[in-house]
Amino acid sequence: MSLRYLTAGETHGPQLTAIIEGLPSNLELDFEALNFQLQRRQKGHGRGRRMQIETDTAQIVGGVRHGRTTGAPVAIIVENKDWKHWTSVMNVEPIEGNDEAKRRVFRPRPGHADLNGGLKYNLKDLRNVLERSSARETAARVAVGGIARQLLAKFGIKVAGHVVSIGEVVAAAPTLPIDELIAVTEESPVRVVDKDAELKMIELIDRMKAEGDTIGGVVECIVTGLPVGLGSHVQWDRKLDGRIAQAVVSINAFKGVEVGIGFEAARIPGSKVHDEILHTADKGFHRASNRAGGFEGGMTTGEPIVVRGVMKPIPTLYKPLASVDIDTKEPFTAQVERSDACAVPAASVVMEHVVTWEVAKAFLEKFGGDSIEEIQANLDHYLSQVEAY
Ligand SMILES: Cc1cc2nc3c(=O)[nH]c(=O)nc-3n(C[C@H](O)[C@H](O)[C@H](O)COP(=O)(O)O)c2cc1C
Ligand SMILES: C=C(O[C@@H]1CC(C(=O)O)=C[C@@H](OP(=O)(O)O)[C@H]1O)C(=O)O
Repeated sequence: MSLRYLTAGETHGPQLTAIIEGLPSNLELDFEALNFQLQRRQKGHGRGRRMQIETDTAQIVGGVRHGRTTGAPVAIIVENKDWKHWTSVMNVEPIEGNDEAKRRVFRPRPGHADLNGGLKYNLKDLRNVLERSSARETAARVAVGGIARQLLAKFGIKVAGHVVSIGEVVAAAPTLPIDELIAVTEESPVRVVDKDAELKMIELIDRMKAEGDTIGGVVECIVTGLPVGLGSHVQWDRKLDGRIAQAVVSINAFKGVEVGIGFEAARIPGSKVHDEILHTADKGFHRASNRAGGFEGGMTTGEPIVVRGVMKPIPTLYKPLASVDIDTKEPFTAQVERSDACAVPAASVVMEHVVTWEVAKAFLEKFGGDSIEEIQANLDHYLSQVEAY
């Protein structure tokens, strides 16, 4: 059985829930490290007041005993501390005329899921769409990806993320080794290494917020320590770069993805795009460059995975755009909900975790075993086969 998960829960409901199936046994979990990842997702300049209410913590309520996985499904919950303020709103009956009491949403926000969700599910209170389409759900995805991260770390695979740009402000590309990149971006409120860009990004986010506007950006995720050959060229849905692209664009507000040099590859000749192949006794087969971002033929090359995701600006605007009242069909400005002005730094943490998940899934497909020990033996065998090739 391949690795899979589902999440459930509303942004202002009692909790988020995730169930992971297919994890091997004997994976020792570091709960502190898992919660650290959840807390990273809450940070970043531009977040709204909700993040001051929440202190995201993963409670593992199944599949783990004495700190180790047993091979059974792992169940995780993340409480919504804000729930206590919303209990009545979430429980009020939809009686006509009590819109105020139940904070009914009926003037859909352009850019959010409100209108499509209302039409599709025939819901006249768009809060029923908002509650689930909210990126609060990404806390559950970070919890799930956080466990995948610990699995990969056992085999020397590391994941980092950083912000490439916010609006027109582009940070200088980091040149640090992965451990330093992880450490340095942690200290930055916008998750960049470049201090000049950091200041400009903060200024831009503050200006957008003051103007009742929002701003998006580009984030990059890097994965190192990979063996060659995760994913496969033989079938469309086994191509790991394709799966990662789907995972990235599934993050709320993500509208594009690039692998390696990405769109730049359309502008320059092949001789400047492809990574020349080298072989030395100590490194075996490797590449002179990594413009492919770690993929050829849907398989890892053994070079780091480098993927970028594009996040559009947050849809909820404090100076709202034009919309239509779904009851009267009269023009009205969109409803305003408490909101972030920019969530690009936080979203970079989400991207790290959805990418981590896809890599872990491909890793287990290749080295699949029911326990960590069995996976290690499979990996060792494969690595010696590659070395002897
Ligand atoms: C970490 C994060 C925080 C977000 N915060 C908000 C927010 O405060 N307000 C908002 O309107 N959208 C926010 N979004 C974006 C919406 O969730 C997203 O635009 C919406 O679900 C519609 O989906 P789509 O943009 O992918 O089409 C956030 C997204 C992420 C990743
Ligand atoms: C709750 C989170 O993000 C939320 C994502 C979100 C949206 O519309 O996507 C809207 C806001 O919700 P609220 O109105 O409750 O403040 C964000 O705070 C989170 O990231 O944990």
